Amino acid sequence: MKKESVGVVETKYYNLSEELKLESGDRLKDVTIAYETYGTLNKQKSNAILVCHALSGDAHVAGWHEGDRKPGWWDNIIGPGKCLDTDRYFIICSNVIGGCQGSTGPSSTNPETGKPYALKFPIITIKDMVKAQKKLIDHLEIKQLFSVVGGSMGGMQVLQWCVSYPDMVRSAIPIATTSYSSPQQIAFNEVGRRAIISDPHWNEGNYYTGEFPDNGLALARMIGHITYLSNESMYEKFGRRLQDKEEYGFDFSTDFEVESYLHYQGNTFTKRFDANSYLYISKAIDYFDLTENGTLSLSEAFKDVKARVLVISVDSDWLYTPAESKEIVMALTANEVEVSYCQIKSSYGHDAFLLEIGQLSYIINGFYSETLVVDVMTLNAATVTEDSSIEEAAELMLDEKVTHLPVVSEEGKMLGIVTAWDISKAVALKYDKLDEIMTRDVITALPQDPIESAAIKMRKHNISSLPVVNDQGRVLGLITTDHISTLIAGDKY
Ligand SMILES: CC(=O)SCCNC(=O)CCNC(=O)[C@H](O)C(C)(C)COP(=O)(O)OP(=O)(O)OC[C@H]1O[C@@H](n2cnc3c(N)ncnc32)[C@H](O)[C@@H]1OP(=O)(O)O
Ligand SMILES: N[C@@H](CCO)C(=O)O
Repeated sequence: MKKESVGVVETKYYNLSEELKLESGDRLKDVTIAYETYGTLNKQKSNAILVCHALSGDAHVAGWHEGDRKPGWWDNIIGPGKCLDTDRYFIICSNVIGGCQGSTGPSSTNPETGKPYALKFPIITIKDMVKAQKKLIDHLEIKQLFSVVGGSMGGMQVLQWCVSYPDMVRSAIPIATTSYSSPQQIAFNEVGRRAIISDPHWNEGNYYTGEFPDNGLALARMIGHITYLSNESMYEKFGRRLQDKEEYGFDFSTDFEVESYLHYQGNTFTKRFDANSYLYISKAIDYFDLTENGTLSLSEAFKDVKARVLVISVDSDWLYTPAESKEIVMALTANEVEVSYCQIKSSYGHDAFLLEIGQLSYIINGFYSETLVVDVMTLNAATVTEDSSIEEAAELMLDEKVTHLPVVSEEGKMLGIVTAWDISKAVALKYDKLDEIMTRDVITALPQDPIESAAIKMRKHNISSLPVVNDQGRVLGLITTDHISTLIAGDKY
């Protein structure tokens, strides 16, 4: 299949209609959320995938902004025919609050002073970021996300979504992440923050009209960037090679390629990121702890999770280690959540989630292709009650363009089924009551059944539609052979 780019895209902005109550107890007014979307939201609004970004990411996850040198930060997995296939899914990515790429953050104007918030910006948490994203999803009138996916801090948001809004997440893919920040992660973040705070230009956060604390921010990024790589990848990239010289300088100028590379990464970062946002977002990462400071076990924290979860780690990631991912898997398993685990083999270290596209695509494709009945069924299918006449049933079939009508009790429980074939039989044999023609021993599917098992049932019994019922026998919808052929043909559903 041809893999293409989503092409030229634009960032959109949503202004929250009410203030955002934050975990700290503070309130944030006039909140704007910058976001991008690609693909088409289907009629049932069931194909939306929310992508959550990491510390320095933004809403521009795919496609090209007019005049840009590089595409969005995960462009290689999003687009027609790609892993997050925009021919099938509606992809949403928003910039986190506290950020500096369009969503409200410390560099935004404080409505109370008319000046940038700087340190008057309230402390925000991962839970607050997700709460703001939920407002955007509500605004898009999406009741349930087909999936939430993200790496690093994006993975924290994925887990927070599963915990805060369990009914809104059908599947979740946290990558190279953790359920609580470790002392080592906090330690690196604190060194980065101190680098910024120690820069004289930082000026207690009030630098927006003067010189920016670029040295501090570049240093913070250099420290952070080391943790995103691995020693092996540094050997592969630079070894001990010297930068633009044949011999050691015997001074404190740049000797090694790795030094030059880090300076470059640090300096480039200052052109696209705000130092105060770095402080606020890194603090939000440090505060992230689903165990609520040890007052809950991780399995207690995950007790309400309903999503199917795919946890992905990277073998060379020493910042967010595979052990931390496995802890998530164990705690979800303890709650009987459907969870799978995959470890990417890579020498890249933590940033492998941005680079190992082949492995990521393979793993995610496999997970998404395990489609369940609930992913494709028609919700709120037309039903009739037992006392309906055959004529009423026939009219309903014509109006709704269906050939199968579940017969339900007043509480919506499945009593039987009538088909278009039953109706013709009733006309030919002059029956006039539904209960004379309906089938009572109905073959049904459960929403959590894999799509394959529904297909096998339909083929075995030579039927083209199965009512989908819950554990109590209530009719939830219908799955038809049409749903399955649409899925296989790769059309939008
Ligand atoms: C979800 C999110 O996290 S979004 C944010 C993700 N994006 C970032 O983090 C942006 C900065 N990070 C990076 O660029 C990361 O390294 C990655 C993972 C995204 C890219 O990794 P790679 O493709 O392996 O690129 P690499 O790390 O080698 O960096 C390449 C850059 O370093 C420069 N470089 C390489 N060697 C040297 C050197 N010796 N001296 C100076 N510069 C050097 C290259 O010229 C190149 O510059 P360019 O980016 O302007 O083209
Ligand atoms: N390199 C990524 C990963 C950080 O976790 C970023 O800068 O956001």
